[in-house]
Order: sequence, then C-alpha cells, then structure tokens
Amino acid sequence: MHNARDAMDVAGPAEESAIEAYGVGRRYRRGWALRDCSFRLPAGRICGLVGPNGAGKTTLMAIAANLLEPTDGTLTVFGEAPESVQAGRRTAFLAQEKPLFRRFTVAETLRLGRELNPGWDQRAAENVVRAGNVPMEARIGTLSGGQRTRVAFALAFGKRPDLLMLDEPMSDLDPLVRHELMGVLLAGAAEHGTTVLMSSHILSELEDVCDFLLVISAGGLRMAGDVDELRSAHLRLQGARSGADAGPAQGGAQGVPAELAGHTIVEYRTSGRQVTALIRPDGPVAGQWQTDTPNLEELLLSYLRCPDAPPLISPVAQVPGRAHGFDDSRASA
Ligand SMILES: Nc1ncnc2c1ncn2[C@@H]1O[C@H](COP(=O)(O)OP(=O)(O)OP(=O)(O)O)[C@@H](O)[C@H]1O
Repeated sequence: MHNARDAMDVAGPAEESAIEAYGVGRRYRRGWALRDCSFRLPAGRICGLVGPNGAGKTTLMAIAANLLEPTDGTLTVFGEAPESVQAGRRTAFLAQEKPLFRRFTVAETLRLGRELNPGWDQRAAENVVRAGNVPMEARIGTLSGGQRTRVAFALAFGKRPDLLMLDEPMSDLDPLVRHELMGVLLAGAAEHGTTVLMSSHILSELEDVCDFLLVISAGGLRMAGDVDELRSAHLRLQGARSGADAGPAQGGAQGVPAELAGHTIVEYRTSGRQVTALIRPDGPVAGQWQTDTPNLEELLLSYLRCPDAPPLISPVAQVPGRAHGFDDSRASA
C-alpha cells in the first residue's frame, strides 16, 4: 500500500500541524466524553484513531469538524479555529451514520457537493461512485448500506480536503470494497498530501495503512505518535514463570518479576507457566526472555486491554506546554 509520508516529504514542511489540541474536553449530561486531550497531528499523516466503544473518538472528530464545541480547551485545524471558513474549506468529515438526503439521486448528491465546495473534483467523486457500479440516477434511499457509504465517501473525497476525517468508514463494506476504497483513499492522500484521521476497530487493517496513531480510552489520550516510533519503544517478552515473581515495576503492574522492575510495564499476563508481557524498556532487560518488537495490532491490543497503563505521547505528537496531556486520576471521573 502507499504511504502518505512519502508524499509529505514532497508536499511541504514536515512541521505543519493538521490538528493541535490543547486540553480539549467535552462534557455531556452523563459526564465527560473527552477529557484534557492534548496532542498534535502533523500534516500529511495517515492517522489511526483507536479506542474502545464510547472512548470519545467520534466526539474528538466532531469537534475538529465543527459539529461540536469543546467544553474545555481549544483545538485548531491547520492553525485556525474549526468554525472558521478556512478550516471548514480544508476539512471533510465522513460520519458514521452517513447523513445524506434520501430523496436525492446520486447525481444530485454529487451536484450538491460541487455547489457547496469551491475545490470540488467531480471526476474523483464520479470515479468512486462508478467503480462500485452505483447508478447515478438511483435515489439514495434505495441504496444498500455499503452503497450509501460509497456515495458518502465520494462526497468527502470529491471535496479534496486537506484533512479528511473518517469515522469507522469501512464497517459496512465487504472486504473487496474495503480494499478498493482504502486504495483510492491512500493514493489520493499520497498525491495531494492529504492528512487522514480515521477511527477503526479493525486493528489488522490499520497496520497496512497508518503511519501515525492516536489511542484514547475513558476519554483520555493513552498513546500518540509515529507508528514506527511507538512500536520500537516497546518490547514483547515471552518466557516461563519463575517462582520469585514479585517486585513493584514502574507502571504499577502486579506480580511482575523483580528483574523487570525499572521498566514500564504496559501488560503482564500469565497463562499456566507461560508469561507474556509488553514493556517499555528502560535499558537492557535481564532474565531469560524471548523478545521482539510488537506489531501494531499486538501493541494496540495491549493498550486496549490495559487502559491503566502509563500513557505514551511521543515528542512529535506533543504540543508546547502540555507534554502528556493526560492525568490518570481523571480517567475514572
Ligand atoms: N449526544 C450525546 N449525549 C450524551 N452522551 C453522549 C452523546 N454523544 C456521545 N455521548 C457519550 O460520550 C462518550 C463518547 O462517545 P463517542 O461517540 O465519542 O465514542 P466513540 O469512541 O466514537 O465510540 P464507538 O467506538 O462506539 O463509536 C460515550 O460515553 C457516549 O455515550
């Protein structure tokens, strides 16, 4: 698959931020959906937004797309407020529920896209629709869920945004269509230097696609940064359990052997005499362990299983004055 970072090198300054969030929070009547979220997403990246159901992913994207106002903090899109005309022109959001006018035909839907968006690319939008053999004269209300998703994707894609946000875009698509549309998305992003922020629960698919990652749970940021950097900051350990398991390790995991004290323990699991751990090593690891670098899915699964693991926000994802943007004591508030 294509990699948007290749495009970024050509497209412009590496340091421009597509999104900067400073202490962003959103409170509903039931409580906080998002809390003290601080990070930057550099322009030109393909970013996976990962977290369990109800973690706050849609809330975060809706704030960046100017569909919701934050209760706390500020967020900018290419340096502008989300409600500004400039940010609105440069941003497209493909929402989970794909809001389209059911009585409009596909052609009328695309025409509306053309009328509303100065930079509209009719050919790109039509190509997406035609590749799925969706008739231009069909009314939206008569289309299958997957076909509607395709039209909504064409609408977002035809806008030629600089920041394209997709909320679980592939959930109702068959595997071949998923593969095809992902190819269209990545080729377009590489060609135009588009920043993509995409929430997904399909971790294995993110591996081929993303070069940046935001992980949230309980409304707080758990991990953010460059995929390769985040992966290589961790080690997966496998070994046999010894009799002398004890000792406090940084990170607060229970029952870990003393030889791992001093490393940050993200996850420590035993099954019979077999031990599997994911750690952030602080120096060489003592003991008889088989070690390897986790793949993206393994890394994400560990963080999803262990929401209390200490957060890791890599320098490229940090905004000034807010090194981590997450306060553990707030996670359960
Ligand atoms: N309009 C609303 N009123 C009250 N609570 C809301 C509203 N919208 C979202 N929430 C709550 O905010 C929290 C975050 O919701 P959000 O939709 O952002 O999660 P998500 O990470 O996108 O979840 P999923 O993976 O299930 O799509 C949830 O607890 C949800 O119930």
